[in-house]
Amino acid sequence: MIEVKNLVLFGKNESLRLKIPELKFHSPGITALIGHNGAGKSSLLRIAAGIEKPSIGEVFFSDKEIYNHYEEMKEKIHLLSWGLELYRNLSANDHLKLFRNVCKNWNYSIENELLKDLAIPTHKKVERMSRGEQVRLRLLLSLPRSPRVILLDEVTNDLDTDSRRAIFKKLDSYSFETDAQVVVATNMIEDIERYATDIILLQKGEVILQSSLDSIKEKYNSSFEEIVRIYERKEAVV
Ligand SMILES: Nc1ncnc2c1ncn2[C@@H]1O[C@H](COP(=O)(O)OP(=O)(O)OP(=O)(O)O)[C@@H](O)[C@H]1O
Repeated sequence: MIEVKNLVLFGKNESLRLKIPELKFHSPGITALIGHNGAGKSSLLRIAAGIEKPSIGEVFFSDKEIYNHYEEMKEKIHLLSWGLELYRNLSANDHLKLFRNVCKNWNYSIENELLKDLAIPTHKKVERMSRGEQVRLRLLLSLPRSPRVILLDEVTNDLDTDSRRAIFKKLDSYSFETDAQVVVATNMIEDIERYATDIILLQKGEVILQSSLDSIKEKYNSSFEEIVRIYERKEAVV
């Protein structure tokens, strides 16, 4: 489980990018990380993936500090973001050959299942793939390595409904079957309502709400969009 302790991240001129005294991501299920542009979603995911160092504090995975154990953690924690680490002039088949060779415990049955369910063109070069196909390929290169945490940084936002549904369904079943954590930075209300089990709402670098989706909806008996507005107004008043 990812756990944040006393995290502070400064930006330029000592501006505050993140200030999170304590946060635990829950699993299984999909956690939606939401907040306006600049709220700190990408920064938090980059720190959770071990590719950015907190200014103060630490982030742990299974009680091990992530940034200083990056080599070990990068196998367990996968960050999917734009600039998707794909080779433009290689096809899905070329990528698979490379990854199968390099990864010790490649899971062929997950690979076959994904090839069947995600309809990824196997011979087309990445540079000719749509964004949806590229995200699905990235998933195909991730799940057979059995990650314990998958972080998606807004990669699903501009995909069509079918692509998003295929990706979220796969992430949801992978999470429940393996107890892996899935955290998705997104502002797509439709996806959050349909697929998320938990939400974390960030505002100006701080967590202003963490809850299961069901309990927060029960508490307010209102649409999720309205609940977010209530919390954002509350913080603005304080
Ligand atoms: N590499 C960086 N160095 C310094 N400041 C940064 C860096 N990356 C982002 N920031 C700043 O940190 C703050 C949080 O940005 P971040 O990209 O994490 O937010 P976000 O919620 O992901 O926003 P968006 O939805 O626009 O991607 C912003 O004020 C941004 O300008």
